[in-house]
Amino acid sequence: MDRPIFRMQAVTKVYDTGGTKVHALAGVDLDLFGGELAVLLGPSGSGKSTLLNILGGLDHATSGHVWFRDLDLSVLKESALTRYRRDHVGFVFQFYNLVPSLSARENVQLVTDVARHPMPPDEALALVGLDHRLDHFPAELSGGEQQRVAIARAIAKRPEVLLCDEPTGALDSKTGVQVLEAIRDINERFGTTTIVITHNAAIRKMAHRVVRFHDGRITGVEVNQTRLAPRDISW
Ligand SMILES: Nc1ncnc2c1ncn2[C@@H]1O[C@H](COP(=O)(O)OP(=O)(O)OP(=O)(O)O)[C@@H](O)[C@H]1O
Repeated sequence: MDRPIFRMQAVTKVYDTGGTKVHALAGVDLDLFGGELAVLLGPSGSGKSTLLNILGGLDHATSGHVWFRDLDLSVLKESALTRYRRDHVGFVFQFYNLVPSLSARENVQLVTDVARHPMPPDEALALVGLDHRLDHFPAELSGGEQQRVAIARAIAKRPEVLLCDEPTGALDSKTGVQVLEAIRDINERFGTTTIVITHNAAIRKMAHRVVRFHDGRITGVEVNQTRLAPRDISW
């Protein structure tokens, strides 16, 4: 771990839904460090996805500042934010968002065709243990395999940051563990700063640090003195 790659200062997010204001983030200060694997843990509606979307440049904070290194994301225009996302961030979501008519390799190729310094799609798929599934279509893959294709797609552009929103939310424990193993392997192999959102408390054990959320606020940050390998975690 080294200096902060992200700094959040007094970040708020207010959604205004026809007169009712929802304070999704109610003043968040958080540093995230280069190379760390952080788990954001909290109940449904506590603001985890909102925070991840702001870090990933998918959304703007209502107030406060968010820096990625020296870049203040909170003041970037849409086109600069799109460049930031394209060049630096890989996303993995709960539902894999693969294109059904494309093979695993072609799904990854969608990203490598437009990235600046991508790895070959076959290499990205090998990293997540899918070198034997290159020509399979999503419907021919299990949920866990589809999620690993989504991880391969996210890392094929060699992002500095990997943001995962409930990556095991749709998976059973055994398959979820394989997905977490792939995520941990990427973090260790490439030093990719990795943030994993979950409401599953068991997953916190694989993190360097655990950030707890409640009602749009951080209620605690813990450092894990001993981390567990995902294969030693079950739920
Ligand atoms: N686009 C939106 N419009 C209005 N309210 C929203 C919007 N997105 C999120 N919210 C609200 O903001 C709050 C925080 O939501 P968020 O999705 O960040 O929580 P979460 O901790 O990620 O929850 P979950 O684990 O269920 O995904 C919730 O009350 C949610 O209903």
